[in-house]
Amino acid sequence: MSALLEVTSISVSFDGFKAINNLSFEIGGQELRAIIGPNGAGKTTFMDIVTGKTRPDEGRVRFGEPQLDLLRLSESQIARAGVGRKFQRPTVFEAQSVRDNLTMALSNDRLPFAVLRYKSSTRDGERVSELAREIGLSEELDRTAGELSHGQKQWLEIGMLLAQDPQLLLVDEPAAGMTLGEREHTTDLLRRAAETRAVVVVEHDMEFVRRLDCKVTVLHEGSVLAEGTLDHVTANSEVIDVYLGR
Ligand SMILES: Nc1ncnc2c1ncn2[C@@H]1O[C@H](COP(=O)(O)OP(=O)(O)OP(=O)(O)O)[C@@H](O)[C@H]1O
Repeated sequence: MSALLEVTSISVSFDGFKAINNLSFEIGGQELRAIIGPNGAGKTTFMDIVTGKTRPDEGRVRFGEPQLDLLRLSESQIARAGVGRKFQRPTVFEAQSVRDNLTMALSNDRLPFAVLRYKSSTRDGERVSELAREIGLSEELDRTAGELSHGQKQWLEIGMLLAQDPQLLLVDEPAAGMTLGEREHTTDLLRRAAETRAVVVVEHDMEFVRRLDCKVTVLHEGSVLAEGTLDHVTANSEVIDVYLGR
């Protein structure tokens, strides 16, 4: 089976410094993958390239079936093609209810004005209830998003991304600032989301990565240093040297 995302030999330099160095990476259609690596390893830059925020100097980024050349698409075209990205800090509409946030996210166009003009239907109502169940916020639908805990806001934002039904979801440090219980819930949520799509999680918290129980890619100096189960990569002496042993 061909990969959903195929990144081949990409490099990018900032002022002569190679943040991504001949990086190749593949992810399958229904796969959960964790990306770990020390500060400055290139994790954010990798996500910036996949989402079209940063253009590589060299290499190819192919996505979907039939394959799209993501390097020819703008950020919004890439989002519409099925790549969702969750940034570290939640960006929900704080003054709106959880229900309204999810309903607005069902609009295909997330540009602010399109979102405000969006009119919901009964089918949307069912989908919103389903999404709320998926993210564990069924009881909170009528609360304003601003009242939610940090963890609940993160789940709401994941729900808003799932509303768009992306084929690939990129998630940046979801566990940061969460309680243990919230982390466990987040692990379940991401694992479930990856049953029907690809989910790539960038995370520093090793306990969280362990709970994800998925293939791990270790980045270092803009390239893949090791790949495999968490036990496999954490037993690798190079990984210990550059990352875990510090
Ligand atoms: N726009 C930019 N201009 C200049 N340098 C940049 C830019 N973006 C990233 N870099 C540099 O590229 C390197 C890789 O950065 P990146 O943010 O991708 O690493 P990271 O693995 O996400 O790190 P962290 O775990 O700290 O978030 C770093 O040395 C960073 O300073």
